[in-house]
Amino acid sequence: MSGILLGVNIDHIATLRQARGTNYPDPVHAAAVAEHAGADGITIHLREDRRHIQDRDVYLLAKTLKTRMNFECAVTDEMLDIACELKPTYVCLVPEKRQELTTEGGLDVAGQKDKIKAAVARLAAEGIKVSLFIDADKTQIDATVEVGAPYIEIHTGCYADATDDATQAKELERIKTMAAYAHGQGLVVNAGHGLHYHNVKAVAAIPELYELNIGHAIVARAAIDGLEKAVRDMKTLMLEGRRGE
Ligand SMILES: CC(=O)[C@@H](O)[C@H](O)COP(=O)(O)O
Ligand SMILES: NCC(=O)COP(=O)(O)O
Repeated sequence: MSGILLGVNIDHIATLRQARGTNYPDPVHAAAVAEHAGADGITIHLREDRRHIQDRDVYLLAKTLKTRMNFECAVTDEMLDIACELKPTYVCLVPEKRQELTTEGGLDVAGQKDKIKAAVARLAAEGIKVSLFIDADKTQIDATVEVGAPYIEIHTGCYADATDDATQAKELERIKTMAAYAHGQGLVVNAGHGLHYHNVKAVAAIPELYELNIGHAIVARAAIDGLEKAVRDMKTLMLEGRRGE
């Protein structure tokens, strides 16, 4: 059984910085610590409202990362221009609503195929691997295949936010079923959103998953235990989950 990779999302290092308008903590420094601790990649979400990650962070990280960048952004001309200038290894297209606290749902690929297809083609022409952040939904998976994106990231928020065991079990089963279906369609399947130290193992155990992108829980744990330990502990749990331990 193959291993599972960890993409560390450092958005909320930047949230802490933006809270006071200081120049610390620096996401560039945090990324280096996370990579040293075993992160397989670094994920950043440059939101249109710049509530956390700033353009400066993105351009510096593009020069300093030792692993690879997964650049999350909305499907807008501004963001696609930045992505095509930076040429990160991955771009993950995500939905954005100004008023949302965090990403609330997956990208509606099926409802805007022509727009997404054009964005995928533009990014792919720059040699960028394109991922679509979607719900665990067959219609969205089929639309992803149609528009030519080679990767998906399954939105695990419904699983992570479940308030009772039965709902959590139902959502996990849905992720398992859709991960297997998407893999069968030839897609590389990642997952993320809301994963933490007490819910990650069951998701990491899903054999078709290639990478988990995890941020908020790691940064929260880092406030108590330090970032290096927070990353190492998350990676350990993921590998235990993948081994069925
Ligand atoms: C798409 C996703 O679930 C996250 O990667 C995203 O970055 C969440 O948005 P915030 O980081 O602003 O909470
Ligand atoms: N795409 C999910 C991600 O990068 C991290 O989401 P979260 O762990 O901060 O909820």
